[in-house]
Amino acid sequence: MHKGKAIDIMENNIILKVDSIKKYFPVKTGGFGRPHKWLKAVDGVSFEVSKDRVFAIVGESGCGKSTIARLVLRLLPLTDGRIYFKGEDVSHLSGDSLKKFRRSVQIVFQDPFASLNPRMRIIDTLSEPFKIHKIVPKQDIKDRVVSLLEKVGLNSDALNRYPHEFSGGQRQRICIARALTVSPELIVADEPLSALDVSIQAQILNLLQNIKRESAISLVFISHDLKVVHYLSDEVAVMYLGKIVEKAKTEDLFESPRHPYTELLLSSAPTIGVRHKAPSNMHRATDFRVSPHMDFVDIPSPIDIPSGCPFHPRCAKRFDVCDKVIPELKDIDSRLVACHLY
Ligand SMILES: Nc1ncnc2c1ncn2[C@@H]1O[C@H](COP(=O)(O)OP(=O)(O)OP(=O)(O)O)[C@@H](O)[C@H]1O
Repeated sequence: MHKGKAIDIMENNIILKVDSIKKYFPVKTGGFGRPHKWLKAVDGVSFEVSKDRVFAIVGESGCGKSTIARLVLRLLPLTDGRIYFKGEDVSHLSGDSLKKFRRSVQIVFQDPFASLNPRMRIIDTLSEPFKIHKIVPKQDIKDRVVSLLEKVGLNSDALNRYPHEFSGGQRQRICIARALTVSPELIVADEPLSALDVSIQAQILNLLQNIKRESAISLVFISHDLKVVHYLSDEVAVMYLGKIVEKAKTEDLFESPRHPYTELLLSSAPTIGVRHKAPSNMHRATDFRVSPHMDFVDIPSPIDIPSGCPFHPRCAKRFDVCDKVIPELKDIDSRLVACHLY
């Protein structure tokens, strides 16, 4: 670990710093002796998450959002780059240090059913982290589990039941309770609403908001639902084909998007709701999702990324340089934008 760097990070109240991370997956291209191609799922992404803040990552399907979540959690090895948590380089932790890191950073996945063991009662699922990390005396575990259930809007009736006995929203509450068992400082929520009925999404969103407020937890919130991002986050990174193309404070991004891709995303979500108030029309949330297939041009493959600016084949504002030179992420009006227009 670079000591000087660690001190900088702590002084700025930054809990997570992701520095130029890359994840390339090998793709078999044919018979013996043929070279591999690489699928560049994440290609040089950097961002910082401040303490007690919500950092959102938004973009169309396949742009690399979930891969970033898995890299941050150290569930996947990095191809390149560094990840710092509270100033410590956690990119290559193993053994006890990795175990300690995994107590501080938790993940909530998209599909609450797939992430709960169907054969374990809720009390066993929620007791397990206490036992693994030995954070609570054995005799106190049940009380702690009940208080966690209450925190997420359930109660002791849930203790002896199995995941299939709950609705999707209740299961996601249980997953959130499980993430909270170890009192994490950071939660990575990877599309936590998208498997839920739209009528339930606002409830889970409010729950996340309350937990964040009460427990001073930082959140990396991954979503393709712009309305939710607008409501919940403090800062947003817009991703396209493995790269951040714009990063800004949420209000700035929604008020005056700079990158043509951000404009396109926002124009496909024309009536963004008012902030600081739970969206009352969450049942219409699907109206605001980024369509995985915007209808004019297909998203290029991350195996064959277009030359120059990866967005140029879809960009209404492209000009001669755009298919030749990769734009760098530059500081424009207190936000970062990767576009030759600036
Ligand atoms: N283990 C893997 N092996 C090979 N390719 C992968 C692997 N995991 C992800 N990918 C590819 O990496 C790219 C980014 O995937 P990722 O799941 O991170 O995108 P995403 O933005 O989260 O999309 P979605 O919202 O659909 O989950 C995709 O092209 C995906 O097919």
